[in-house]
Amino acid sequence: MKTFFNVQDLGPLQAALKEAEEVKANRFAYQQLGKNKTLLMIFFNNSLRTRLSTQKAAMNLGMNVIVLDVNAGAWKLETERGVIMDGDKSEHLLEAIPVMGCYCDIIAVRSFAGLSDRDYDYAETIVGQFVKYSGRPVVAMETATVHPLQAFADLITIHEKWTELNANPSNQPSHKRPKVVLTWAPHCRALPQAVPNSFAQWMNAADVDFVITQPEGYELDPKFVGDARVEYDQHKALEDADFVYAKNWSCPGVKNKGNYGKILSKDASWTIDSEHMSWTNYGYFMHCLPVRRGLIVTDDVIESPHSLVIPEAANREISAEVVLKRVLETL
Ligand SMILES: NCCC[C@H](NC(=O)CCC(=O)O)C(=O)O
Ligand SMILES: NC(=O)OP(=O)(O)O
Repeated sequence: MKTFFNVQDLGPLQAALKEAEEVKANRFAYQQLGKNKTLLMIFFNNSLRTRLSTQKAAMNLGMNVIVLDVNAGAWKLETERGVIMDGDKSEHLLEAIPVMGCYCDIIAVRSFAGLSDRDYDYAETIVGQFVKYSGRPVVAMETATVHPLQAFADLITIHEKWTELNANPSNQPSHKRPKVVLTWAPHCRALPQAVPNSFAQWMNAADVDFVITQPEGYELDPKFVGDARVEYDQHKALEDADFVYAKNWSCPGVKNKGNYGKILSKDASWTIDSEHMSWTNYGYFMHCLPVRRGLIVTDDVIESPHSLVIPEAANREISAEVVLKRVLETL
């Protein structure tokens, strides 16, 4: 595997889930694979889980790890060509990227959407340059439009819980395939679409019944929605759900490009509380974290035994380890 952005990069999902299970059972089995290999993690944005879990995964594989926070100590980087660099940006990304490539074997990049120019963000302009100029395999740690390490960890979490529920005869779920609902929820800031985009892409590829619910104007890009059922009535969407995946995202600008990145609604009736969960099939609550309580979800729901937010975060180590292992195997 030379790049990791999309679900297709991982090949058949059943094989990937099996590999995740093996890695989880013995996470130090491939210590030799990463020996004397270096992972460089570049952060243009903040992180708790991605930073810690990806570093831990690399260490499990015997790798050396360098972490660079671009905004804390590196030169400020110019990203556009053709500009006269007489402002506060001292170095151009087009020199910085090949230089970074000199010091490592794999580059992992976090670079969020700017949310001002839809075409620029959806062309993946920044990470595209890492792919083109670093000379190294590139792993997405949340780019302008995708967050595949999160979506893979979410799939592992759903697969584990569903397997556990099916293994208990007194607890036989009523559905053959889990019903998974991605629901928009309100937030005070404009957030990217990377998490819902990737979640939709991965759920469409997985063996689940997938529904997306959001207010008018929040339609995700059709390339990620695929054949998913879209239901504007949140109550209807949540009925009988086994897994409720809440997330805020700003306007993706599909129906009106001028609204790209804007907050169109703060409707508190979309906040996931115990009444919302009562419409589900004893469903489980999921969120990638960090989450703002009182906006996305209430305290009682996130703290309940049916909250999977901590197992999801724990599985970030596993998704990252499978991905780095696959990349190391092709070096
Ligand atoms: N990687 C997980 C989510 C990262 C980001 N959330 C945030 O920026 C939340 C920030 C805040 O709540 O202030 C997002 O939605 O894409
Ligand atoms: N879920 C996630 O990616 O968390 P961080 O933004 O803290 O890395």
